Amino acid sequence: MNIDLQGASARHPAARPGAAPALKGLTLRVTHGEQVAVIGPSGAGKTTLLQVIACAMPLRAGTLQLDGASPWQLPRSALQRLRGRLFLAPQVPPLPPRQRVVTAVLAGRLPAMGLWQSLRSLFYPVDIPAAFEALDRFDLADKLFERVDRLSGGERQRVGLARALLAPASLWLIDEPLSALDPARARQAIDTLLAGARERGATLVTTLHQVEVALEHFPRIVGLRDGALAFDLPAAQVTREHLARLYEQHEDELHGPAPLDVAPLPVPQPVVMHCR
Ligand SMILES: Nc1ncnc2c1ncn2[C@@H]1O[C@H](COP(=O)(O)OP(=O)(O)OP(=O)(O)O)[C@@H](O)[C@H]1O
Repeated sequence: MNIDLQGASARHPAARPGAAPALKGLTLRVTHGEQVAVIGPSGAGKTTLLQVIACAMPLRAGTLQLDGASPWQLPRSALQRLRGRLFLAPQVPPLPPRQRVVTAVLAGRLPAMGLWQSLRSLFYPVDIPAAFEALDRFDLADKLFERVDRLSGGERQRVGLARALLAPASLWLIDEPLSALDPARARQAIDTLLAGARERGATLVTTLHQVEVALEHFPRIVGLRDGALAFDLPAAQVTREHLARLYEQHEDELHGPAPLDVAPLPVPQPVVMHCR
């Protein structure tokens, strides 16, 4: 799916009167099948950007087009159909606590099902092998029949991501998919998402706090700050200076190794112990 945002401004309905808009005049084009990481300090507007593209939040100014259509001008039924082609994974997946993992994962298919089929699948999971395969790619196949509320936070996050592999979507919008994962799981999850989107020809837009993961895995990096575009570059062209400006006064959020053009940090000297 193609995304075309022009001069987009958005404000949360619950924002304080007088608060700055969460997005300010943002212009961004993403073409079918691209894989884009959105980085930036906390409060930069990353989640808001995904919500706007997912047609979950209308714009106050500017335009959004998805595959050439303006979602908010579509008739209700066409907007519903369009939303069925979008997969938005929030940072904390809304999984009903007593639900089995198999049902939670198969819920990724609900947009492609009629009402009767959807209700039936809540009680009788219809394609258990597909759920198994999706979970297996996140190393969670052994949790297939576990209850969601018996999973750790990281396991729940991966169940939320496994849904993408079953969703009938041509645009994946994934919000901070690694926040509850250790480094090894994080790399596996991001590799699985990138490969899954590529196999399905889906466009992938992911927000990430882990700058080093974004630079290592994504071909295109969008830097957001204060709701505006700071840069939009191929990963190989993102320099230490770009990152320093993006995270100025938020340096604690800029973790991980520096990009390629940065000299390595000095190796600490070994501590010498004197024994008597
Ligand atoms: N539910 C809300 N109600 C009111 N204002 C909100 C709400 N959610 C976000 N905002 C405001 O919108 C701005 C952008 O928030 P957003 O969540 O998009 O940033 P972010 O870059 O995703 O941050 P983080 O990395 O911390 O998740 C912030 O100034 C925030 O205060």
